[in-house]
Amino acid sequence: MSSFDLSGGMLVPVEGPDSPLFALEINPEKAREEFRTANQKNGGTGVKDFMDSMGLGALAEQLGELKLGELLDTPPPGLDEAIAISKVMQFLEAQEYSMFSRIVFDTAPTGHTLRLLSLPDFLDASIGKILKLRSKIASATSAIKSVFGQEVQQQDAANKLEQLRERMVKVRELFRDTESTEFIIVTIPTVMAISESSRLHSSLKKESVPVKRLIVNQVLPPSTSDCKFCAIKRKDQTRALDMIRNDPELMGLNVIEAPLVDMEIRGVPALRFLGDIVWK
Ligand SMILES: Nc1ncnc2c1ncn2[C@@H]1O[C@H](COP(=O)(O)OP(=O)(O)OP(=O)(O)O)[C@@H](O)[C@H]1O
Repeated sequence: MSSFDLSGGMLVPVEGPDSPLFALEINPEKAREEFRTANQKNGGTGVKDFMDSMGLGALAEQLGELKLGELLDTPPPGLDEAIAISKVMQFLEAQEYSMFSRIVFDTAPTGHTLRLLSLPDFLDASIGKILKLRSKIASATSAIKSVFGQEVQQQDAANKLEQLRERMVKVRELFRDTESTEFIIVTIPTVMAISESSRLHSSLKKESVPVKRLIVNQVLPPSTSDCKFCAIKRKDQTRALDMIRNDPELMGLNVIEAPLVDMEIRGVPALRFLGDIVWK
């Protein structure tokens, strides 16, 4: 099989049918769809009205306040990435794909990545609360729900949430697994980017995410005939590189420099060229 459908994403070989390199782009909208559908099914007011009349309105209000709908319709930053990662993990559990030796996640910018790391804890807590409330409501209204015919749908939504919670826990474990995972920070030699990388490393350490290497991309290559612009730029970059050596957060990392080349890095041959320099 040369491609594999995965919630809106297709795993495709990058260089023809015999390629050992596969790429997958996940459409977060589609990956989220299943959770949203389950939630919408659950959104009718029939049960709430009935609960009001039974004096259980407060519980329904509480459930509303937990913003289950909002969580699924406008998810917190990082949820898309977390769902995408959990999809890849699910997919890897299939025996025929045990051939993969390395998976590279190209993460979103720093802010999103950090939120992604704290998201599983947040979801664990909030989904846990939602499910607890739901089971209270379920036991108080079990007779009523079968009249409304919503029992199956509610169970379906709860199962999906529980499944999402379990997958988020797995994503959290994967990020912290020093045996199988390494988080590589990629930066450029400017003061601003390096300050951001320093903060990122500090946060990753707090989250116990293993980091060993720092790649500094787009370093000006040596030249014997610098123009004025190049000379100033090089001085600027040298200052930024010195900053890495003196930064308490970054100084312990293995720094790998990648040169700025005179063409855009696009396509497999160009990527292989730069890859050979970086991973030599
Ligand atoms: N060392 C390099 N020499 C020349 N061009 C480069 C180099 N590194 C990256 N580029 C070019 O810069 C552009 C952005 O690169 P890239 O997509 O790797 O950045 P990015 O930080 O991952 O972007 P984003 O975070 O938006 O995905 C691309 O056009 C790429 O070809």
